[in-house]
Amino acid sequence: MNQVYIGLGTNIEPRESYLKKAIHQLFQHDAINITKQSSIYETEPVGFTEQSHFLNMVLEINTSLTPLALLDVCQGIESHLGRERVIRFGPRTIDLDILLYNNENMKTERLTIPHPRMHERGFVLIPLAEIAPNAILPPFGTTSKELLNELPEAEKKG
Ligand SMILES: Nc1nc2nc(S)n(CCO)c2c(=O)[nH]1
Repeated sequence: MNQVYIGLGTNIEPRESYLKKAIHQLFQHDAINITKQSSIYETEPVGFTEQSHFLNMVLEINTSLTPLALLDVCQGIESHLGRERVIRFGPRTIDLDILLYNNENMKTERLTIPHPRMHERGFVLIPLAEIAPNAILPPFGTTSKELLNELPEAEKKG
């Protein structure tokens, strides 16, 4: 089995409902076992700031799926819940980002693990440090808790 952390985000109403539906679809998958859920955090948009606030959280799962097979499942859930990629970094009904997959590094056209921007995102590190404070981010060799402590205060708002 593989231990994986998935970041969830949504900023189109009904936000909580989209999170619950995404979690339920992961829960129903035979090859996925959800082992931890973070709290849900209301966060200010980062990057493209002219959009609504997000709800963000992180899940810990165990899965027999390969990284790309898990990506297919995540993208299938996004499509099922109406994710439209109109504006890059724009509003979305639901986002499922694979953050960490064991302690592996991977870079393909479709998928980079660890997620390339997770180390600079309070909206990822805060929920991740809540459920896995000692999770190591391979390229840095440091824990989620350490990286969160190193974030600028402005990024720590989530
Ligand atoms: N707070 C916050 N800002 C964001 N900007 C982008 S893009 N996203 C989508 C990340 O995949 C987010 C997000 O999930 N939360």
